[in-house]
Amino acid sequence: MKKQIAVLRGDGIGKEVTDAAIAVLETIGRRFDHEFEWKHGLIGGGAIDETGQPLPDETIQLCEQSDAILLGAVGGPKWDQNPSHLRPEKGLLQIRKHFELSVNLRPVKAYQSLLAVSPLKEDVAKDVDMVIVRELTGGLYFGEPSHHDDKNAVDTLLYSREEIERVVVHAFELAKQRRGKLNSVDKANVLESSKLWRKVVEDVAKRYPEVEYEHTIVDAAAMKLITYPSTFDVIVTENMFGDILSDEASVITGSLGMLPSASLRVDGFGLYEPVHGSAPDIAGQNIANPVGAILSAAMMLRSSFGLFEEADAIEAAVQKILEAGYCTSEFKNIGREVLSTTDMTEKIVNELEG
Ligand SMILES: NC(=O)c1ccc[n+]([C@@H]2O[C@H](COP(=O)([O-])OP(=O)(O)OC[C@H]3O[C@@H](n4cnc5c(N)ncnc54)[C@H](O)[C@@H]3O)[C@@H](O)[C@H]2O)c1
Ligand SMILES: CC(C)[C@H](C(=O)O)[C@@H](O)C(=O)O
Ligand SMILES: [Mg+2]
Repeated sequence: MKKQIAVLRGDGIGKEVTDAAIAVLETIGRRFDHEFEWKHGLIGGGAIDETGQPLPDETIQLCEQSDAILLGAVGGPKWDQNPSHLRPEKGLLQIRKHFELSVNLRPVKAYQSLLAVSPLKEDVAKDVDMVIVRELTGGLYFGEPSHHDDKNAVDTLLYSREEIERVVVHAFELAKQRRGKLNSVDKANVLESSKLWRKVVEDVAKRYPEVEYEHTIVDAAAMKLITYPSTFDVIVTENMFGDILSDEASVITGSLGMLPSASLRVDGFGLYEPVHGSAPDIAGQNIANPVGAILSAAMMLRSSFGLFEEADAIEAAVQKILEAGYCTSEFKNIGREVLSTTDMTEKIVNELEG
């Protein structure tokens, strides 16, 4: 199989972890006889510096000509004071909207060998295996009006039935293939948009009698997520709640650096990126955890290209290396062997090569 992949490394550790994901995909290409052609483009702070735009037109064109998009992360203190249309994060929102990447899958899985660093008790964290399905192109992030002056500020939380239904159907389908449990998270006790959200979930649920579903209010969901996380299978929620809950859930695994994500259009075209940001505090030191980015590459193989065996091979290699006691620096207090980003990547690559 031959595929063209748009590579948007972005800023900070985005560059380092994307290189790790490419190294792993190159290995998969050799082992399974696939050819990946990499087309690099600019996004985020680096793009602002070079072109004056967080998402240049050339990057959009490059992505349109590609079979999938691999992204690192954007942002950093250098651009923090920029006006909102010149923030690196704007580029990320624009690419999500442009390609209609409305369904964001964020799997959260606890690895036995890293549980000692989870702030949760080992028996609470140990069986965690859930997917947070986050709506990605609506809600507060995109609603108009949206502006502020020195006295007033406004953001708009807007959802249409179609936008909600698209992501909710995806979540029910996923729950059906998994353990048949779905939690829809909203704030229907206060927000009008959540009232519509709940109605749509009720309507869609009628088509999935095999899925056991429940509504959870977001504040209680935040508590339950770390009190008994292993009871969750699939969580579906709107854009902002999903952003917050996924960073919270990462804590169960021991590090934000562990979580991958897939942002999908309904036809399967996708952008793949780790959940974390550009981590300016550790950027340029070759110490970032590449696992979230590497597992995002596995999600790309599975979701966009139907390469199941190849995706399984990456996930198995990551598991094996973690179980063998290797980790990156954020796990340094658990007596495991701490590796740099590139050495951790090399271990995973060697494991894949067999
Ligand atoms: N998808 C994205 O591009 C994305 C996501 C989140 C934040 N951001 C942006 O990134 C910048 C920094 O944001 P932040 O510091 O709030 O969030 P962050 O996710 O970059 O970092 C939060 C904390 O987690 C640690 N961390 C993150 N990824 C790690 C990894 N792979 N290995 C080890 N440790 C890791 C960081 O060192 C930091 O202490 C901001 O500009 C923000 O807007 C971008
Ligand atoms: C950088 C920011 C715009 C982004 C978001 O809020 O969606 C990030 O936090 C994420 O989770 O991908
Ligand atoms: Mg986030």
